[in-house]
Amino acid sequence: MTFLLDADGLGKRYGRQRVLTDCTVRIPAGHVVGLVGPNGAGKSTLLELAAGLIEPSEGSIRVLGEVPASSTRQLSQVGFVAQHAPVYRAFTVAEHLRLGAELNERWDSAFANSRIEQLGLDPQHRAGQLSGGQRALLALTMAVAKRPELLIFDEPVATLDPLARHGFLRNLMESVAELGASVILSSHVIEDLERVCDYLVVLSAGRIQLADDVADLTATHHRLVGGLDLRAGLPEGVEVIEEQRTSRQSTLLVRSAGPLPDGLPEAEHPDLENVILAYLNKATPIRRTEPAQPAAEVGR
Ligand SMILES: Nc1ncnc2c1ncn2[C@@H]1O[C@H](COP(=O)(O)OP(=O)(O)OP(=O)(O)O)[C@@H](O)[C@H]1O
Repeated sequence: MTFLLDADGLGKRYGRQRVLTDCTVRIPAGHVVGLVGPNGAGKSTLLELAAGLIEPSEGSIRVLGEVPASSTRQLSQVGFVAQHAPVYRAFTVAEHLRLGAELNERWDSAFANSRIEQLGLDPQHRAGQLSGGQRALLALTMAVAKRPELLIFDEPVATLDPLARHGFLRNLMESVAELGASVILSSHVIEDLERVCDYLVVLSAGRIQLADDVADLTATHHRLVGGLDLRAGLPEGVEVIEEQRTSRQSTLLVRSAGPLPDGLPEAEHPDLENVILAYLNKATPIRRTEPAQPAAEVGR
């Protein structure tokens, strides 16, 4: 099987600073992957390693079965859009498309031109005169017109207003459906990731805390509410990801590979946001919060 990303013991150091440590993950091709983590977690570093812009300090990384940027063929298979959707501010939209055609063997001019027209971008406008949302869409068009098998975006919607974010993500999904491409996309906005991603990677403190299919994630995580002895009574195979306690009760977010054993006081399936937050808290337990609601209402 070809993996869109296959990292084994991957590590990256900048001088003495260890940014990524022992990252091992295998993501099958065909997914739209969301990469989430706090500021400074190492998301951009991981994406730059995947795009072949930097090299690992330890371990290995393969993208679509090959070392990133190891050949012109591998480079043409990957479209990378760095943070803040970089474009050449002094170049017009039309000049961007000409540059794309010059630099990319598989450049699809017809697709690029029709996309620019659909988006209502004036080919004679300089990129520096476009709004942030329009620049992001131009960068998206440039990446997609390469006809890559994998698109990598580093926080593509970070600077956009909600409407522009929506428009960008809709365009992205349309392009992906047309290309049949895989995507890796980092974002801090969990709602956006929920909308478009079917695979999730949580990165925190330079380590991969979680990497799984979204459907599996929501099926295998459970929220339990019970007495203070709840945790001690859990059977083998049920892993506690997060625990919140009041003076009278315990609320657990647990993962169970199989069906949850009978008799456990399940409150509800947590939504994706709660699962992500539990893994982030587990990795960097800055604070232990007590539920804001009265104890009797927790889990309703
Ligand atoms: N070229 C570099 N030289 C030195 N340190 C770097 C370099 N690039 C990143 N770092 C450091 O690596 C750490 C991780 O940075 P990175 O940009 O990968 O995190 P991130 O998860 O993308 O953060 P954010 O969400 O804020 O964009 C930071 O402490 C950063 O200062």
